[in-house]
Amino acid sequence: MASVRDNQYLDHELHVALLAVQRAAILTKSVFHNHAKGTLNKSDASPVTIGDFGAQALIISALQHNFPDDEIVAEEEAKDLRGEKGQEVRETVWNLVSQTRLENKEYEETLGGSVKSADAMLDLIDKGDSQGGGKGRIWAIDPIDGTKGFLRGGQYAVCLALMIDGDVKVGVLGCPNLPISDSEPLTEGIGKDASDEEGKFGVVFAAKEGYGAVSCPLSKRGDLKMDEINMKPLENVADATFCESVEAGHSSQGDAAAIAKKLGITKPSVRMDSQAKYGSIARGAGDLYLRLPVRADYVEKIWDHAAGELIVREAGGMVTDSEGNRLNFKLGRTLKENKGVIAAPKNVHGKVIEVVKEVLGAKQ
Ligand SMILES: Nc1ncnc2c1ncn2[C@@H]1O[C@H](COP(=O)(O)O)[C@@H](O)[C@H]1OP(=O)(O)O
Ligand SMILES: [Mg+2]
Ligand SMILES: [Mg+2]
Ligand SMILES: [Mg+2]
Repeated sequence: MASVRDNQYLDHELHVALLAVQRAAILTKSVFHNHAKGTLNKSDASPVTIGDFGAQALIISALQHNFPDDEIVAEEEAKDLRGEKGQEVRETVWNLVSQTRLENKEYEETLGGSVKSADAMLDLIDKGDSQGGGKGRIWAIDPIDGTKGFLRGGQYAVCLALMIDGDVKVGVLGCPNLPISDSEPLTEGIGKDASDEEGKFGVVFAAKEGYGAVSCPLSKRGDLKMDEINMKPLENVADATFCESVEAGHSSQGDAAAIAKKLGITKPSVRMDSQAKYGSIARGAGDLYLRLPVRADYVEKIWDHAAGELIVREAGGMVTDSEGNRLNFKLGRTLKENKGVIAAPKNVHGKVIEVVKEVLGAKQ
């Protein structure tokens, strides 16, 4: 199979995305270790931190420099950082954004270098307000996915995907708290080799449609030493390890347990925040990702799935909603046609969906 590294189609996009995610992950890691997180509550009561704002500003700055005509759908907005009320948080975020760079100067130049001013930073954050849809080039950004995990010291991911006419073509996930090595077992918390070592920390996963998936250690320089990753072969679904959200409010853990039992799965679930779940199964550290609706009225956001979905598919897996339909990224900022997410190796995906339908159907 052609690999992500030996084809020029969308290579610049993939390269910029990998560097932009690494730079943003340096910022989030520094917030994680050195700062009060500056947590605010959004109108839907979910948290946002200085790390979310800073990472979004840096990623959009890199995209605007390289692809000024592309649209961007990003999770956060700058409203709470503007005016007198926002001054304190704005200054903290600006400090972080103006100081964070890749150690490799050439890579930093590829990203367009520093943001010019605090005001420019706010405008960059607000450039992520595209309504999305099925036409043209649109980037989806979740600057910190799993903010609750980030605050708890668990897993989180810096997520970036490029969609063209509503199809995900490039996906990158930076997971600063996952083990660097693809052969480490599935982990809920910080991996034992995830700490700084020669400027390395955690892992970045990437995929380009049709060319496979790769992983590479995150590094302060932005180096890109990539290895191909693949889902682990799974002959018997009963032998699977499955992962699910830590937050019971995000995915029904009771339904997942009932589904696992019916599939004959005896290993306990691994609970992990964020799209680190997609990356982990894509590199064979686990087998299944079950995300089962808790509330009928919750609609998943495209930035919570675009990168991970492509990475799992390119590593040989299948990703659908709980009814077995592909995720539809063409409908705007949300996945309004899909409920839940089921990711599994291709050969067992049909069996898993059968059981998901039985268990969810029996509740109605
Ligand atoms: N009720 C919900 N059901 C499913 N996902 C949710 C719900 N509320 C928030 N989320 C989103 O789940 C994602 C984290 O998933 P996980 O628990 O698997 O790490 C976050 O992006 C979070 O969005 P938000 O960014 O608004 O907090
Ligand atoms: Mg998210
Ligand atoms: Mg987020
Ligand atoms: Mg959020």
